[in-house]
Amino acid sequence: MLIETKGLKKTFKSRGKEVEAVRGVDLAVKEGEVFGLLGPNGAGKTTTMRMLSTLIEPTDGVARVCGHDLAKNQAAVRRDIGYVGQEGGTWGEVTARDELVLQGRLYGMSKKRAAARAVEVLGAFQLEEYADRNVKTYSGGQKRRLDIALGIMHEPKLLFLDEPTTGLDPQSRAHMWDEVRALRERGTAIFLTTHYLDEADALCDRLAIIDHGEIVAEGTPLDLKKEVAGDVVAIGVTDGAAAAVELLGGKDFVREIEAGAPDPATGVALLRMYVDDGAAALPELLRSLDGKDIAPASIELHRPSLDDVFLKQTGRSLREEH
Ligand SMILES: Nc1ncnc2c1ncn2[C@@H]1O[C@H](COP(=O)(O)OP(=O)(O)OP(=O)(O)O)[C@@H](O)[C@H]1O
Repeated sequence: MLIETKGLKKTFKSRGKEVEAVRGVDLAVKEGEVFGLLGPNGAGKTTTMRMLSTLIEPTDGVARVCGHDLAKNQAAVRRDIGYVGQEGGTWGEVTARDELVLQGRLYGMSKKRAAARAVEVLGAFQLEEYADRNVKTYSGGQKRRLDIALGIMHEPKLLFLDEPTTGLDPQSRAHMWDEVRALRERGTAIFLTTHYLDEADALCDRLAIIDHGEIVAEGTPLDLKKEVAGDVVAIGVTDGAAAAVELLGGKDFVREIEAGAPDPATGVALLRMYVDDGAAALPELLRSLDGKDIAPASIELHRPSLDDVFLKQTGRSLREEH
């Protein structure tokens, strides 16, 4: 295992109040995998990552990172990991090549080795063209690529990426996903945080969903979605939500049904249900509603997504929060 944590906790004291940012997290990340921590703003993703990368000390709990005890051997952990924060570095009057060489030198490389390694990573991140240009002239996507290039300059076994694509345009975002996949191909394990459902789904071999400082689900994206099982049907109604829940919940092919609160703007309440076979269930659900004069305002049928997993575990939608 590259990362193993048991009961990892962080409580911040701010203005006399205690904030339990991370409340006892158990995680296991294997060699060579892309592991994601998915959760809404303020869930505790960054705090978890900062503890694992030695930037802040846990309040409680134990962890091993790249085989080293996090509390006892921080220097060894730092040597084996790369860390790319949300904001990236400072961007002054310096070229990408110089930044990279400096980073290499900080990790103890000779001048020659650092220069050679800089050429490698500039190539890997398609930055050769801009290598000798001032980084303050870079686009957002180019800067983000340089951030990551800096993070892997010393060939870490494990790279921490905090929200790697937040603020990027769709094209740069797609490039970043390719970059992450390419790093994994070369054997670097990646621990990333994201609040994007599609990113977690597309990039991660395994992921943990975190909410209010606690892990609420963990597994491969496929396994997590299988837990929700069946298809998801969401029918919006303006009147008769309670009667509809009783009526539809009584069907033997409806596994679970719940009614959301009515939308204040439209008055539409969403009835969400999990059914074995959505295409077969939908006509019968609509016939039953019609029989009671309940007219749907909207109808949606889909395969379970990571958002359904989050919704099932927390009662809230991750999508609604952004
Ligand atoms: N230094 C600090 N002092 C006090 N509270 C903090 C501190 N750092 C984080 N917190 C609080 O801890 C909680 C978790 O924050 P954290 O940054 O880990 O969340 P996150 O999941 O990374 O969210 P985001 O996606 O917004 O970065 C939040 O309530 C935050 O306000």
